[in-house]
Amino acid sequence: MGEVNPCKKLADRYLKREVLGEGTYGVVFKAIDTQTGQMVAIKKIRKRIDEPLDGVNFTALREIKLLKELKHSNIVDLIDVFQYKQNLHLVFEFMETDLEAVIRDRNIFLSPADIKSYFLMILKGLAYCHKKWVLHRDVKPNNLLIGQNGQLKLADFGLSQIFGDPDHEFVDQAFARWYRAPELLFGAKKYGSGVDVWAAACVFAELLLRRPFLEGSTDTHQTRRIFTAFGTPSPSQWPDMMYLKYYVQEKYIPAPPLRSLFPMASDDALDLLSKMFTYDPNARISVQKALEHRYCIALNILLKE
Ligand SMILES: Nc1ncnc2c1ncn2[C@@H]1O[C@H](COP(=O)(O)OP(=O)(O)OP(=O)(O)O)[C@@H](O)[C@H]1O
Repeated sequence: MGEVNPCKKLADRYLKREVLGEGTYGVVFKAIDTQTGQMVAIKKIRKRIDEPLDGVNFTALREIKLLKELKHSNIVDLIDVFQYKQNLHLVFEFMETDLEAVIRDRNIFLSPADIKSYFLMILKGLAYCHKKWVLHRDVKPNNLLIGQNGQLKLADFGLSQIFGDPDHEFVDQAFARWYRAPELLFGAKKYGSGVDVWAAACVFAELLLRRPFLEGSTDTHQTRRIFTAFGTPSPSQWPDMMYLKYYVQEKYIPAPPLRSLFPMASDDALDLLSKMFTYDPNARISVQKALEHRYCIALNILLKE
């Protein structure tokens, strides 16, 4: 092909700075976009063992192109994608911090209005992508990045779908266990946007409690933590659960009142939490409906003014 290699040129465009960290998919470093002067975060995607050494994973590239189309004020912008020295690089807008750091920092006071505002931004980002049939599948506080102006944006949208399919070696890390929906713990192969709703509810709970809500140390322990919080699901609550691969009938544990787990939450917050923490994914509230819930509407109106 007689074209100039676009990858080299793209790589020349960014001036690499320090490494920011390493995640599920590979190393992330800070860089400056010399064309715009903007700071960016570049994620160098680790090669999978089943990929050709010299080739591009065309399926991944095609799907990443779709991710580039996702433009929303609550989604971290995927600015550019390029291949350099046989590695795929994703260029994202640079974000200052993440929600995990905010929740952990005891010097930061989170008012009920702050919690609602963060939670609304999570729901709005998710709603936008769910409308386009893209699942996040890895919602957790350190994937919720925060910009200089306090704007929360979801990072890594769709990446686990592209790089972490069920047969993939990294799948265990692709879903942080504490945020994993019960259908995933039971081994559901077919699942939908409900997995993001469950994870968003875990983050909501974490914002309210200022500590992780359901901390399981193994998948079995995770399931027990869920049952202890919400009671063992009955077949009438979730008719399809017994058909799932890893479903095991557990000793019956009654559900404690939700209020006892979240003593400081408002009635509206509790009601929304209970709808998001519904066992049966088909009965679980959707992100769009959650946005229309009483808890969310009050601030929505304020924001419009
Ligand atoms: N857009 C960004 N702006 C600034 N820092 C970022 C950005 N994206 C990722 N980082 C930082 O890079 C590091 C690695 O991020 P990455 O998303 O790969 O993994 P992680 O979130 O730490 O873990 P996991 O892959 O399990 O989600 C983290 O410290 C993260 O905060």
